[in-house]
Amino acid sequence: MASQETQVSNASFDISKLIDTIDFAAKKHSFQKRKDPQGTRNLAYINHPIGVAKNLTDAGIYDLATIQAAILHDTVEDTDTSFEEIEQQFGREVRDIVAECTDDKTLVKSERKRLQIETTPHKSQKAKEVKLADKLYNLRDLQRVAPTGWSKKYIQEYFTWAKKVTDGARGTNQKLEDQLDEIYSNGICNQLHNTL
Ligand SMILES: Nc1nc2c(ncn2[C@@H]2O[C@H](COP(=O)(O)OP(=O)(O)O)[C@@H](OP(=O)(O)OP(=O)(O)O)[C@H]2O)c(=O)[nH]1
Repeated sequence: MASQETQVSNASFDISKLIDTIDFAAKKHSFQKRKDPQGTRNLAYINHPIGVAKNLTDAGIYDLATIQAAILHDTVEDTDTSFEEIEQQFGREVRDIVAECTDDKTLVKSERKRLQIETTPHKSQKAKEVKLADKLYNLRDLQRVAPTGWSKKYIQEYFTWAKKVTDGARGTNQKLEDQLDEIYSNGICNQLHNTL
């Protein structure tokens, strides 16, 4: 059994890594806003990755690399961050999970969407957890308010597509899947107010 001193030093190491990760992502996303009309009630974009990480811990997932990957999951897709930079700062495992959760923005949207459905079943357990937590956050955000310019038809399509993606990660985490199922079973009727 680890001594109390070792446990304290492991905890300090983990907390320090976590804070470094949040600090890194917050700086990278500092010029970005969400797509909703208020730019997420004037919160910074970093509230999205932090919210995804919170969905994981709320579901009982505390693995440090998974939490770090959740916090970093949009940095390469949406900012000037490279995979090399992530590996250098946070190690190979975190880089690999982030890579599994990153769309290739050089592809057209329809192809990116198709690939998410096709590739999700083949992702690692940790990447699937991040994907589920990310979609849960985005669907809950849609329940709150529609992003600027999203029509009812687009919201409906987003729900249908998100379900196909998360269906590919079934058997990953029951708590996350139950929360997603609750959203899917309620349908989109509650999400259609304030839309075009
Ligand atoms: N619901 C919601 N989503 C927002 C908001 N602001 C930004 N987004 C992002 O928009 C994405 C969906 O927008 P789309 O127009 O369908 O796709 P695109 O951004 O990839 O072009 C979501 O990512 P995703 O496609 O689900 O997944 P991923 O790209 O993060 O994997 C989500 O991260 C917001 O205010 N509300």
